[in-house]
Amino acid sequence: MTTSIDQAWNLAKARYAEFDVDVESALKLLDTLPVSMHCWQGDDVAGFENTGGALTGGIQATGNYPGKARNAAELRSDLEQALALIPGPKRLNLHAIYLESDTAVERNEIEPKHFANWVEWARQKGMGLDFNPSCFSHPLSADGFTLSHANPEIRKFWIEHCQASRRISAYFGRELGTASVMNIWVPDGMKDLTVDRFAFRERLMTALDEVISEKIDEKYHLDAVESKLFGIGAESFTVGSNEFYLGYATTRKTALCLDAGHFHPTEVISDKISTAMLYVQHLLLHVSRPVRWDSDHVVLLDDETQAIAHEIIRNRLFDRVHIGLDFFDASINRIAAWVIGTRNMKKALLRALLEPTDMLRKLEADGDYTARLAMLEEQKSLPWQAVWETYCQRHNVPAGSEWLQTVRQYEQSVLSKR
Ligand SMILES: C[C@H](O)[C@H](O)[C@@H](O)C(=O)CO
Ligand SMILES: [Mn+2]
Repeated sequence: MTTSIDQAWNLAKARYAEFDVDVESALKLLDTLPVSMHCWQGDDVAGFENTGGALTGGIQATGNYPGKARNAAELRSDLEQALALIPGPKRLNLHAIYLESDTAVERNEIEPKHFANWVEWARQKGMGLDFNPSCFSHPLSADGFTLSHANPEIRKFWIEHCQASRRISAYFGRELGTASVMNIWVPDGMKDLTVDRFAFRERLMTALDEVISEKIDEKYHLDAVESKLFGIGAESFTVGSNEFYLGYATTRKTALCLDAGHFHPTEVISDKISTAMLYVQHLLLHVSRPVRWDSDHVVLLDDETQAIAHEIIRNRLFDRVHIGLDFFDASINRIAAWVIGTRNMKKALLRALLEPTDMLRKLEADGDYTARLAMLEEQKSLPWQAVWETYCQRHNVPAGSEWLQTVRQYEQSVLSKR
């Protein structure tokens, strides 16, 4: 029986063919582009160290929607709900504070065994894992500094934490057969005017050099470094600024992480991709939505998300750009937040794959900017949604908003009882 989704798909296929766009090839490519979902949306970046400490480091998850995951088993169960509602390939991005252990483990003593359950779970799901040292929410980061700390003992602690994290990341890569991207973000910064900025940055540079000194095969592990403009309590000075890390990633040949919320309000990361890709081999994206500040709202299918996807697809950066998400909204159902944000990222990738880029490039090269603008606008209303619905159907996930029913049922039967 031909369904309305099939009918719409056939019409869409014919419509896109008029622009020389092959929708089957677009879907095939979409199936090679994993989006790395961040575990920390599921529990408001609390983690499972069970120290009862607050979230620090200048980031905040606001809201108190009921039902957040309280342990790794609950988080995995919640993730399974979300994964079942998102089509195509996914990865999971873990922070070090999501370890599992019966006894307290200091951050500089974390080991692969503390993440063995995650690896087994990911293996069963056929997913790759990514990783992050957690340089926040800890007594030794309480004064706002970690890798750039003036106290060599405290600096050493965080260097050891990052080194231990690299070994865990490489273990993920070896076990799962796909390189884990390990992102280093440190909150280091000052609330007020800072006199000796050079000293902090020099210490951060030297500490990072120590962190990455052990050679690890890129088959298993990639280092990435994430810049930031400011954080709460670090409004005047951030040690790891954009310029710091662009220089670091370029000279040390690490990946550079661009977080959509880590720049001035009118600055966009989509415009930074083509620059960074000239100088670094790999880019990690933290796709997020800053509302007036680095608020980490759920990703929308908005102009910037679309522009990010266009930059990846137009420039064929498939193997060099690693797409991660970074938002944490505690004011709505957390599983719905994952589903909305991840589906939107994938919709943006699909729309970019359906763009008649060759034609647009030619118009631009010919200097016909009128036609370029006209076509850029007209193609927005081509029937991409019919292609999306077929993609969802092929992956056995709900095509439209029906997914919300599943989330609601789980909320009633599981989340509301926590
Ligand atoms: C928890 C994340 O690692 C963190 O959000 C970091 O990536 C960041 O963006 C801090 O603002
Ligand atoms: Mn980030």
